[in-house]
Amino acid sequence: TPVTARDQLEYEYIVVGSGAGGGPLACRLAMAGHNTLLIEAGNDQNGNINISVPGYQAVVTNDPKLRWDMFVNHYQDQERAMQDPKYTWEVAPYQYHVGSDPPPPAGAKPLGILYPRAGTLGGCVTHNALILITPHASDWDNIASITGDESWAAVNMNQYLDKVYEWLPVEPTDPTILLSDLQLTQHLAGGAAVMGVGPDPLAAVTGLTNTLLNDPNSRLNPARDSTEGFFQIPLIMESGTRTAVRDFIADTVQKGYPLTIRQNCHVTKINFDNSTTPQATGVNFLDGNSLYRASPLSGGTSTPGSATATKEVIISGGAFSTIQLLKLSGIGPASELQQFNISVVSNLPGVGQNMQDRYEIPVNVKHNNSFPILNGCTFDSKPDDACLTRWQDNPYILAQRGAYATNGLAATMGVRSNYASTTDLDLYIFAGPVDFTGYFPDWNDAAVADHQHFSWYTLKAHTRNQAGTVELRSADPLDTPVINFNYFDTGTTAGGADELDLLAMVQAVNMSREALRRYYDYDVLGGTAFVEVEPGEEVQSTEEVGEYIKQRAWGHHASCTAAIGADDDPNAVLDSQFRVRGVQNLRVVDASVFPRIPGIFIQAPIFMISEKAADVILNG
Ligand SMILES: Cc1cc2nc3c(=O)[nH]c(=O)nc-3n(C[C@H](O)[C@H](O)[C@H](O)COP(=O)(O)OP(=O)(O)OC[C@H]3O[C@@H](n4cnc5c(N)ncnc54)[C@H](O)[C@@H]3O)c2cc1C
Repeated sequence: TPVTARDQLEYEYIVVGSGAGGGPLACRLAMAGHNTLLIEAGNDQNGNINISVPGYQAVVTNDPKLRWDMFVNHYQDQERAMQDPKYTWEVAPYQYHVGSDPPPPAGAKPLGILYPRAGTLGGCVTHNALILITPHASDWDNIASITGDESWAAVNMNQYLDKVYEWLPVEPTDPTILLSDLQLTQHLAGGAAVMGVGPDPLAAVTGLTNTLLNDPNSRLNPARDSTEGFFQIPLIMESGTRTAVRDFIADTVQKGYPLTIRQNCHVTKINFDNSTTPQATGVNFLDGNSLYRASPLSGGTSTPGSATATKEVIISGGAFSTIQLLKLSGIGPASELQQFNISVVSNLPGVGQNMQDRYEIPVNVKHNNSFPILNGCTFDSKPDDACLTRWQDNPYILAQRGAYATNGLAATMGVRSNYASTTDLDLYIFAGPVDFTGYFPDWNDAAVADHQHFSWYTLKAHTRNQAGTVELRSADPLDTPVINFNYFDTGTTAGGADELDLLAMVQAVNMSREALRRYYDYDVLGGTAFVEVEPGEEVQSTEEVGEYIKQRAWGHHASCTAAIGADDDPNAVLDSQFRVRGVQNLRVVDASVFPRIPGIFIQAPIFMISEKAADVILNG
């Protein structure tokens, strides 16, 4: 376990936030011999079974010891927002009411849509769905072309993926675990059939075994970014146990590198020497457990303190918290800062603008019978959880660890929609035996309340909406910010952007339904019949499906709120070396830095920019 040092308050580098962006960077700085302080608002959950078991990927997002409940608006018009059955009200502190049927009790406070985040060592990587999909070359080439900095070209960025793989184990779910369940196999065969690789019904299990070894991250295929197919889902785990940024940090400390972890420490302000160009000199913080009000454990006492950095301060609090901290420290749109009596250090109108996310939507069905793969799984680590016992009793043989040695998502269609703006794939359509309709309080329990549901759910990549914002709610650093995504027609609409994204999603829903139809081509496997629950058979026309998507879509890859941009772009927050414009010795390294949301899943690109930032800081 990383040690907690409380006595030494001067370091060369201070990194705020230990997630996908901050964690690897802090390790690299320390491994290069620099005295580095990594400050984390949450704490290390080493030993908490929820962070280790891939099958608990939903359970862990609800664990009060690490969860931050952020609530966001998909639409600012609250009446429209409340049409989403996931809309949530607060009835008492951290007690929620979900949906308007039945209506919320009188006096309940409207909150919006839950956006799970983690305040813990390793950040959201410690509680996420473990999926690692590497970005597209166009993501990097675009940054090179915007900034003129060729070090961002995809050919150069490849080396940072190599660096990530030095510490990050990645493996797919063992196909034998999935294919032991013939009802699940039957669904996977249906999905494979849609992608033109459906197995022979009489040899479906062997046919699918090969298909499920198809790696979407393969670096052997030069046309990988545009190659459609039916793929396995690579997960950040080793022999069926989640292994990620937290472990890299712990290893770095254990090996004796000069990395100090200050956990249970919430940074409240970046300090500057203003004698010439403002220069970041360190941070103020509050020591205390779960101080941020997004944590259901908040409300405890705190002790103020500060630390200085002789070289640099690096902010890696994530797409929401980094913005809050920059603004509280005087970096952001002057007009907004003045409203809260915050002295302006650098007037940067782009801070908290340009927010982007994916759109996601399911087609859910309910079967007559349960999925055998989930027999005995209670998803609560109670003593009667037979699936946990199996996972614990077989630490070394992946195939024998059973349902919990997977995140529950079995395979994906990789598709380039008819509405894609480039040749890259822009749809992943996943499958799993869960009832997943997006995030709301206790969504983890609802997802597995019975074992009869199955979802094909879509993730739309390369979305065009850039209209999201993160704004201060107050000048209190422990308050959460106001987060508006401005979905679809309330966001970026130029050139029909919203319609194109929506039509791609409608195509995905149609493909999901096609996969469900093709399930019955494989009746020989004996899976039971099902009925569609969401969107429901009555929702058929493009308009009806589009309405369903606009009402219920969600995302979980918030990004791009402190974007890298060209020197002459007034909305650029960072230069191409992650430096905050208008000040010195301050960088941002996390999901905020991208000008456009990268790839299909976001953690791989964040790991890569973390490695790049380390290289830039250490080697210029
Ligand atoms: C439920 C869920 C599932 C996901 N699944 C996947 C997936 O399968 N694949 C994928 O690619 N992506 C996934 N993601 C997204 C991915 O995990 C995040 O986008 C990524 O971790 C963001 O990295 P980050 O460094 O920007 O921020 P984070 O990982 O959120 O790290 C920020 C850290 O900073 C700390 N912090 C913030 N403010 C302060 C402060 N003021 N003082 C001190 N510390 C502070 C926080 O406690 C946190 O630990 C998922 C996200 C969620 C919520």
